[in-house]
Amino acid sequence: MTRKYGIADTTFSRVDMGSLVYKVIRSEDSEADIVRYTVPGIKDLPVAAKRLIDEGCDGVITLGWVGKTMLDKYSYLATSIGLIMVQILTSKHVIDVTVHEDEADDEEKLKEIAIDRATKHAKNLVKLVKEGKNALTKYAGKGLRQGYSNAGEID
Ligand SMILES: Cc1nc2c(=O)[nH]c(=O)nc-2n(C[C@H](O)[C@H](O)[C@H](O)CO)c1C
Repeated sequence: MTRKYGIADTTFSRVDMGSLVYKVIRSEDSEADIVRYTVPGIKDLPVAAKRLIDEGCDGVITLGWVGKTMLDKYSYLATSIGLIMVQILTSKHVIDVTVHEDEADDEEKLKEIAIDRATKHAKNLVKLVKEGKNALTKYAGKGLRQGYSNAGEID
């Protein structure tokens, strides 16, 4: 059966992670169906993810961007709870890629974080959807990081 992936992204984001993730998923799973759903902001992502799963996606990746204010951070907290609820209700992975605008001061670094995080998590999603619960087991405890260099394992 053809695997189907959902990509939910926002117009609030300052980097087009959706187009990037589409290409990554396509290169990791060439036969897959990929559906993209773009919403205004992060709080709209939970329903987008749920609707993508309702239309047959085996897993979804959400691509959010959080501003610097406390209101933005509270919005993310609400979003995160919503995304976890979608996972629990559907028993499907919703991989939450979020870039927080205060992770870096300069725009180039923020873009670098976004590209690295989105790419690595898109690959994680494909592995989980293709191979299931032990797909990432060989990397367990390795201190892998998304958005940054890996922290590494403590011997
Ligand atoms: C305060 C706020 N902050 C963010 C944010 O940091 N990132 C983001 O993507 N969207 C934000 N939004 C918009 C909401 O997520 C949502 O799009 C609107 O409330 C419409 O439902 C809001 C309202």
